[in-house]
Amino acid sequence: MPPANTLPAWAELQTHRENVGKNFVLKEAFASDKDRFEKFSRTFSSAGVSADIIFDFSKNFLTGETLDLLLKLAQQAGVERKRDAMFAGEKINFTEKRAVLHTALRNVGGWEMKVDGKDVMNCSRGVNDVLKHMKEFSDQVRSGEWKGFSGKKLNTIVNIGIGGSDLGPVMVTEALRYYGANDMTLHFVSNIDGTHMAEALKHSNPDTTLFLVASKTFTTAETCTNANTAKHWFLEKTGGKGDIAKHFVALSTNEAEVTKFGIDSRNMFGFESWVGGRYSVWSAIGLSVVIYIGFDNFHKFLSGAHAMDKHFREAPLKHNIPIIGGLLSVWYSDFFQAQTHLVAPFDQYLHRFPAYLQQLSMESNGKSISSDGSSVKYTTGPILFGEPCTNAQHSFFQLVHQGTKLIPTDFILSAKSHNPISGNQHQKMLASNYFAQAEALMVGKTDDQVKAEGTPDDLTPHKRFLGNRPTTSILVGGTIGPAELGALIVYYEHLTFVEGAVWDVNSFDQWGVELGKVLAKKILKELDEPGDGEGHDNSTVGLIGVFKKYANS
Ligand SMILES: O=P(O)(O)OC[C@H]1O[C@@H](O)[C@H](O)[C@@H](O)[C@@H]1O
Repeated sequence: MPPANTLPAWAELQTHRENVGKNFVLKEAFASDKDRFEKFSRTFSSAGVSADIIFDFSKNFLTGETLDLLLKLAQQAGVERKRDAMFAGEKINFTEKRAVLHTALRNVGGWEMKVDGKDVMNCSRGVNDVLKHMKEFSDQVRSGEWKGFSGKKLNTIVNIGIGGSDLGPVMVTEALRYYGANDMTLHFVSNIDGTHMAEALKHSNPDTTLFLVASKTFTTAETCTNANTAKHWFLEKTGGKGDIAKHFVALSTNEAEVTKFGIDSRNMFGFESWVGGRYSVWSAIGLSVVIYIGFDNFHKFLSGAHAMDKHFREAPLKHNIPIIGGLLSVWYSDFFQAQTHLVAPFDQYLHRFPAYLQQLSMESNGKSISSDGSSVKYTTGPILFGEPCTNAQHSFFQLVHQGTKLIPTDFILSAKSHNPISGNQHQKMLASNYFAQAEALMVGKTDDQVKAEGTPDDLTPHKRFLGNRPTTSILVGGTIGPAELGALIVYYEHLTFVEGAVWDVNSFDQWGVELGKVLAKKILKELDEPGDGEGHDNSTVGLIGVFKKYANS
């Protein structure tokens, strides 16, 4: 594909940015068009979700012409063709020569999905078989039919995994805590820092603990080390009587390594290489979620996700919500030099959502090489960050309101709370802040307004808000249940896809995480050898020396 910045629509967007975008004033756009909200908001409605989800794009630097030009860019960049290739199981992960078919994992609508001519849904050990196994196993654990070695019901789950084998399950179990089994304690151990495992095991009872070793490759250093530590703890605490088969299961694609670790392949829940780690919460990697919220709720989670897949696959571009979200990101990144994307959920249950999206977005599009191997001449993946509100308002929102950077922001709220305590007062205050932040970021506060409050002249500039900061408001028209959460995640998955498709990068590999791993392996050996390491720069040698001196003193 020709580089994105050589596509005709790119040049048109540049001119449009000079003529319109640069001088665009959001509050004036609203003043001159009373239908702006209707024009630029989109409603996601589907039988797959219990509540509509409204995506209000109207507080963005967007005119009808902007949208048309962005859609033109999408067409010229082949976004639809690439999307269809993904759903068709083509090897669009071209550096690893793999299909990208996580959409099959939530294919509750019965689409035909094939890789290399093989029906991935119905083949032996395919998607449906694994789901069935997950249902059986989770039902048994939840009911107590599956017992630990001493005959007790298991009530503690320790998921050992990192990256995509951790963030998805953590985020989803937190987001759906309202639906979680009250008699179950969950721990997610990811960090190689021994503190993480030690704290999880501190109050765990080996008789009642189930370890889920989650690793696509089953070779990740942190996970293998943590899993071995857990195994030794279990065997030691049980005086060698503990039955690994009753307390350890593996969620992986690598049967050989799983067996080598000592987990019976009957206790392995598999998936395929066409599931990327950051897209794997829908697969066997989601087993902790299933055990915690039950299979029926997990099925709703898949249904909401599938509903958004269907929308992305079938809705015309102009109404296609992830397409618009992705193109807006390109618009800000490449035509306004925005470097960030803030996602702030007004929802405490979603407190790990931004962390999850960080891997999704930045591991997918933090790339600078395009499909022909050349360096891109434009900005790609934004730095995604976020925290739940209202907390974030009392920490870094100072910079969002008055700093020097343009920070396109998404706000997420549900109309109904799972916990409408104090006569729903909390939810109303939460909602009032959700509306107020988007409004304040847009309208700002002029010097005249500041002065009219009696502010002395010397303080006026400090209290001025320039405003005109773009936001997208996402409003779930009910509570955020499993289906709505599924749809929200998939909105961001496909938004990320659209960005990568326009930028012509491979959104599905992650070579950038390798170098550090290789160096760490070499240095680990050196820490046990005499001297301060070989072939390093002077700073690294110095630091290794100081570390050894203090660590061994
Ligand atoms: O599931 P695995 O194979 O242990 O990998 C965990 C993580 O490992 C990281 O190195 C990758 O960058 C992530 O994409 C991945 O999710």
